[in-house]
Amino acid sequence: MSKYKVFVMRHGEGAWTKENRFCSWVDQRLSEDGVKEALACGHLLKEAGYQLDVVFTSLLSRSIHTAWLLLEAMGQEWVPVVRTWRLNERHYGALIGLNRAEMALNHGEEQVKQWRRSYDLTPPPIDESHPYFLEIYNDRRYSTCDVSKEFLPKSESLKDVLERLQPYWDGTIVPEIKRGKLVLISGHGNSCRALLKHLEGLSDADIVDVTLPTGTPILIELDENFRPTKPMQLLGDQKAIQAAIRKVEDQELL
Ligand SMILES: O=C(O)[C@H](O)COP(=O)(O)O
Repeated sequence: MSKYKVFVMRHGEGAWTKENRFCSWVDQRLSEDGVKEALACGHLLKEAGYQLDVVFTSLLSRSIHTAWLLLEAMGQEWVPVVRTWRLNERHYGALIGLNRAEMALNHGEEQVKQWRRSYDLTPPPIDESHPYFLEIYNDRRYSTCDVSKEFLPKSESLKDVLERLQPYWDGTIVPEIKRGKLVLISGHGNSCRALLKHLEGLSDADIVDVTLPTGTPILIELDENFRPTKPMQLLGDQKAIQAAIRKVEDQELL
């Protein structure tokens, strides 16, 4: 029997999704479509009668704006929004800013798929010569973290993402859910995948085939031991959701 519910969702479409570039820790805003997606999610949850108690986001604007727009559409703007770097998108290292289709041309589609979806492959690290290095590491938001700047990642596999996220899930989010709070996590494609791997008990091989659409709330129902009681549900028009998943998958095609 389900004891707890939690929503996990990838933020609305970001500006760089249109350009097909790895965005990761670069603080791009939502695209116009991304704004619409976030509002639509809020309307969907409102119509279903959900009342949120707390929303967790990353430190990146596209995840925070998604939370704001969603809460506004629900008429629940007063709900606390808690931000943490531990929900940030996976750090794509030296791949940040590069175009996925161009990468496929140079390295092959299979290599790009491995970089994007495998569980334990870490892309080459970012270094000071990278055009976005200073923009990321000089950003004041990263001096507010629970680890000092020099220990923030320079590149991550999905496994690394789960390792930095899980202590926050266990220590901060789970206690809220246990207190009876309805929590929504406005995260990123890969921070949400890492969390879903953990919650759904997916194997390292199975997570490779999980791709998340932008701006789609995923409802997870859990028993008292935080084990899923039914398959996760992607809420909304199922045909449109499948098309949105395919769009993300096809980003590495030539
Ligand atoms: O970092 C990004 O650009 C996206 O949020 C995720 O990209 P991916 O779908 O290539 O993992």
